[in-house]
Amino acid sequence: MTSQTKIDLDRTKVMKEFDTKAGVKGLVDAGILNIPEIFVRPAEDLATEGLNSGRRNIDVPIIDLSNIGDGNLHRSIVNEVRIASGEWGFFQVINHGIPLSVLDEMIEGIRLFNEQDLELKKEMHGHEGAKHVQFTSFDLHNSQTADWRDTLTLRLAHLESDPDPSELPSVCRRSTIEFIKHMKRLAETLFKLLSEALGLRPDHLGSIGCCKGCSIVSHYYPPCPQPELALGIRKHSDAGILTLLLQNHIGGLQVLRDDQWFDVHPVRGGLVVNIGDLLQILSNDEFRSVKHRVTANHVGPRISAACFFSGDASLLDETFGPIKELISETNHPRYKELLLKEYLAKAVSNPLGDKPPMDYYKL
Ligand SMILES: O=C(O)CCC(=O)C(=O)O
Ligand SMILES: [Fe+2]
Repeated sequence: MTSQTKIDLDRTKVMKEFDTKAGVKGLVDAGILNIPEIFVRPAEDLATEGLNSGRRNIDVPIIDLSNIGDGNLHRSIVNEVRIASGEWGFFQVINHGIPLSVLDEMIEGIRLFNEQDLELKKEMHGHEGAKHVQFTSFDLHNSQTADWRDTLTLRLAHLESDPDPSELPSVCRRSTIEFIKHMKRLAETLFKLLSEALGLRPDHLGSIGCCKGCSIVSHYYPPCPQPELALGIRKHSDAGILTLLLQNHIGGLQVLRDDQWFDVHPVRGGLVVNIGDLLQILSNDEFRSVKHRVTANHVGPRISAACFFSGDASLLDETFGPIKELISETNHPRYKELLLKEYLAKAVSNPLGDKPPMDYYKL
């Protein structure tokens, strides 16, 4: 037996032992004091020395949307969106019009799902397949090191049909349906602002399908007994067009800027917005899709719900590339055209991988 085969076999054994379908939360409930080896990240993944060092006076921008549509104030919001999207790839929005109760109930629904009776939770557990709803300890079987979290995925985009509401876990069904409705509406507003920030007609991004389809990925990051050894979610960029993210009061989300990690401090009632790789491509690098991660934490649970916009089934055979109106003699296209179907297949086959699918299309 080669040593590589042995490592693979050992790993399979470790996975089987761990994978009781009780998730990372199951480990915490069992009272472990040392995290299993599969969660221990290589030292270079964990480096935090750069965290906000020397740059404490700058923060991920917070944009107040209350004055949208109001002349000069509107123009100043568009300008803030342009700067945040170009420099950070991340911003938070406040006064977006979504009732606090909708956000609180979404968080509470995720908590209830994860903290419900294990037997009920197990019914949702699965690693593969085209099911709309999946509950996993993320990427446990494909990647070298596992992340310290449990994830409930609602695949709502790119499928022939929407899931029947009865497929959603009953404890979070109503809150999730309500949340999705509001996220779609907010996305329409944001895509208008982002279009204007690119100097395009407000409906431009909407007209090419950016608001269509979204998948909801809910994360539950249990408290970790050795947070300095693990990550809640490894460093990655989001492959889609735009991500809207709701987070509870436990921090941990960090974004990379100039090789330093910056905390995205939770803001009560705020929502995090981040540019995905596809929007970086569409904007021909005017907007940046930025690497981010979530640290593990002694306290918890951290709960978040990410809403990924990446087009829907009707767009799978469409080509995407840098928007023609942005291309000029002095601004050449930096990406080849891509077929959405092929691009997404690359993203799905290597989620959170080191080589994002956009790299295949760089000119
Ligand atoms: O939980 C978070 O704050 C971030 C989640 C995230 O980055 C993702 O799902 O892509
Ligand atoms: Fe992400």
